[in-house]
Amino acid sequence: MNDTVHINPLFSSLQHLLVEHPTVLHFSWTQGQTLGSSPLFLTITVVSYLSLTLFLSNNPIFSVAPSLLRRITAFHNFILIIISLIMAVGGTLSIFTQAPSLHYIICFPTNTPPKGPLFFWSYMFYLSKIYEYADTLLIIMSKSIKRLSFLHVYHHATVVIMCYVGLHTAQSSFPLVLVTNCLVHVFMYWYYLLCSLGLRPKWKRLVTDCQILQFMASFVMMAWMFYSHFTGSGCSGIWGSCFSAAFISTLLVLFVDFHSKSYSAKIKVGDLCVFLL
Ligand SMILES: CC(C)(COP(=O)(O)OP(=O)(O)OC[C@H]1O[C@@H](n2cnc3c(N)ncnc32)[C@H](O)[C@@H]1OP(=O)(O)O)[C@@H](O)C(=O)NCCC(=O)NCCSC(=O)CC(=O)O
Repeated sequence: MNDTVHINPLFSSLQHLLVEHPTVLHFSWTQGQTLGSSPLFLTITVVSYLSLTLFLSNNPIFSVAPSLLRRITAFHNFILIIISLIMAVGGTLSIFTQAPSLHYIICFPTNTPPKGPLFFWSYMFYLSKIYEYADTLLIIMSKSIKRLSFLHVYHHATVVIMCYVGLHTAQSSFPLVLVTNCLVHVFMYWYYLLCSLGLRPKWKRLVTDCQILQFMASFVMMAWMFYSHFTGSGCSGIWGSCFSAAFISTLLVLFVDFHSKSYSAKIKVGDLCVFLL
C-alpha cells in the first residue's frame, strides 16, 4: 500500500474522512454478517422489487399531488447527486491511496479479501443501488407508466445482483466501475433533477452518450483484467467479472437501442461496430 499522500489541506481532510476514517479503513464484507451480505437478503430484495413494481404498476394505490411529487422527486435526485459525488470522490481517493499501481486495481491478487476502503465504497455503491429503487416508485407515482421501460426495471433489478457478486467475489476492477458509474450518475441525476423542476435540458443525448461510453470503458477494463488473469498469476473475482461482463453487454445493447429510438435512426443495435468506430 502507498504511504499517505498529502497534496493540499482539502485533499488531506477528504482523505482523512473518506479513506482513513476507522469505519472505512476497517470495513470488512463478511458473508452473512454485514448488512445485506446474505443470498437470502439479496433474493428477498430483488424479488420484492420486481413484485412490488408489477403490483403497483397495475394497481396505482398512491395518489400524490403533482406539485408535491415534483418536489419529492427533485429532492430524491438531489440526494442521489450528493451520494454519487461522495462515492466517486471516496472511491477515487481510495484507489489513489490504497492501490500500488493501476494494474493492481484492474487485477487484485487472487484471494484478496473484500476489506478496507476500496470495498467500503463498493459496499456503499451496493446500498445506493437499493436506494435507487425509489426511481421506479417515483415513475409509478407519476402515473407515466409508459416510462417504466424494460431497460429501467431490468437495470435496477440486476445491478444490485452485480454489486453483490462483485463484493462477494472481491472482484478486480470493481472500484473503477464504481467510480465511472458514480460520475455518470452525478450527470444523469442532474438531468433528472432539472426535469423534475420542469426544465428540459437540451443535453439529454449527451447523458446517454456518457452512459454508453462508460459501458465501453468497463469492457476495456475487463478485457485487461481477463488478459492479466489468463497470462499472469490470476486475478481476484473472475466469476464476478464474468457476471459483470455479461450484464454490461446486455446494457450496452439496450442503451444503443434506446439511443437509436430516442435520438436518431442512424445507430441500430446491429450497427454497434459503426458506433464504436
Ligand atoms: C437521458 C436518460 C438518463 C433518461 O432518459 P429518459 O427517456 O428516461 O428520460 P426522460 O427525458 O423521459 O426523463 C424525464 C422524466 O423523468 C422524470 N424523473 C425525474 N427524476 C427521475 C428519476 N430519478 N428516475 C426516473 N425518472 C425521473 C422526470 O420527472 C420526467 O418526467 P416527465 O416526462 O413525466 O416530466 C437516458 O440516457 C436513460 O438512462 N434512459 C434509460 C431509462 C432509465 O431508467 N435510466 C436510468 C437507469 S439506467 C442507468 O442508471 C444506467 C447507468 O448505470 O448509467
